Amino acid sequence: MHYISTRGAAPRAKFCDILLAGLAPDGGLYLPEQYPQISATRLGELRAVYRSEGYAALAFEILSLYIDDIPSADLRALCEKTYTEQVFGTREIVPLRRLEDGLWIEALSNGPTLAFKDMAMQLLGNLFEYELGRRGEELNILGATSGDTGSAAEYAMRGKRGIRVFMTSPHGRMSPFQQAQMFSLQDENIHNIAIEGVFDDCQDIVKAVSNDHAFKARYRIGTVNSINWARLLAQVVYYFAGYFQATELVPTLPAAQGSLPPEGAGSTWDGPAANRDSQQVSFTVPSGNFGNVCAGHVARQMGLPIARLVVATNENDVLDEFFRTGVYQVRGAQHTYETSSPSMDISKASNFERFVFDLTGRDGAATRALFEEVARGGRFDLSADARFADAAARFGFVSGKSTHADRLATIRDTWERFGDMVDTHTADGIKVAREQRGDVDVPMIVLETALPIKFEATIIEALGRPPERPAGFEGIEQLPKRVTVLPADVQQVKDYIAAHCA
Ligand SMILES: N[C@@H](CCOP(=O)(O)O)C(=O)O
Repeated sequence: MHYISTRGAAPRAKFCDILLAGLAPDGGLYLPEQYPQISATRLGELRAVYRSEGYAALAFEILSLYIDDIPSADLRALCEKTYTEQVFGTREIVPLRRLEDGLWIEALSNGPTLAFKDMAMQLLGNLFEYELGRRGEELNILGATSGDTGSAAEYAMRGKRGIRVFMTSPHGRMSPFQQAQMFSLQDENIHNIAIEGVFDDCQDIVKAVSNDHAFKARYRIGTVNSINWARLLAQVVYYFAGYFQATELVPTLPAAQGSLPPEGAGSTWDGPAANRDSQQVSFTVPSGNFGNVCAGHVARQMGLPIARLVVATNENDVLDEFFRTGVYQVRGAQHTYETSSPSMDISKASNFERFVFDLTGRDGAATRALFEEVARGGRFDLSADARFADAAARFGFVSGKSTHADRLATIRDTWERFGDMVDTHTADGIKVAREQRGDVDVPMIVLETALPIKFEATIIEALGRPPERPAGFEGIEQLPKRVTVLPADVQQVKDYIAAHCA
């Protein structure tokens, strides 16, 4: 398997190279040359693997389709080391729970930092350690977080030989719990940099540093954000696990409608292969940087019978605006709102570029032109472009938005009616899932973002009581903090990295 860049101007590369490289050298994001196709028969086999051997074995099967430069036995061992009941709390690793008829929540937040980011980050930590050990190299990870990626990355990289983490975050904009999870770490290889700006400033800095090829090579810069393909790949696995659980718990589901290849299309048809004679499920994904839902897009392209991929945003609704209107209009810092679902306070979703690449028929030049337009004027408009209609019709995307008032109402309702306490982002997902369910016979799975304790103040505002605090997190907000505040300035971040790599 080779990987290509969304901007079409980078040499093809193998998995382990792009794992360490992060961003492609032409400024684009890596994607596999083709999405491996899962037939209905193979889907049945994968179901049996998950049922009888568990999540780690399923992860190995999916990852093997994309990784051919790690020996199979080693890859299997890495999956087994990562996805254990001890780390993720249950045998299923991502158990599904029923909220109401046809509406399910997939639990993804039982890892070490209580957010779905652990699902991929724990694997990434092990992959980095393995590959760096094999090469005898070191890596300095530069990341950007709006709340959950940072702690997940830092916990995953703690104590890993040859790895330093430089994590930028928007100064004062994460919840107190999120800040404490990161800033209380005293490990020498962990560096927290609070940037005077919004998340988009942090992500711009990461991209600017990565695009300085001399600096990147000299300081061996890598990334753990979802611009790194390995993050997305690890996330693809839980779409399959969610699908298997939902279709087992609901035995009679309608077969996919209207998704067979057009007559005569033969092998050139590039729609999902296993949509033949299969049960369908939809997913709603609380979305900020578009990485999580982009993993769902990849799963769907592989043939997982997904009817709808519902993008749920908060008040920072750039993505919702695009899927409703075809206009992609990024916002400046002044119009990037600080909300009670802070991990989604993002106005420039970097992974959106991966979807646009597929939407343009994998045309690197067209993708580059569109994102150059964004860099110049802050927007592009596909409303009159026939390809925009494909976003829903061919790729299954629809969207919706949730506000602070919606969030409070959903948290309250979910607690009062079902005794289920959800975090603010998952509440956004539930609200939008109900609006965008489509065919009620198709189960809708909402992907859980985090545990409610990470957003205690909003839970108290909604319910008048605090959420449960998992063991090990007592009083973390009071621990001493280790963080450096810097302006949103690329050079100052580079200087900081250089000084701490000596
Ligand atoms: N929501 C994220 C922002 C970074 O997203 P990523 O998926 O690209 O790592 C966060 O919580 O930090």
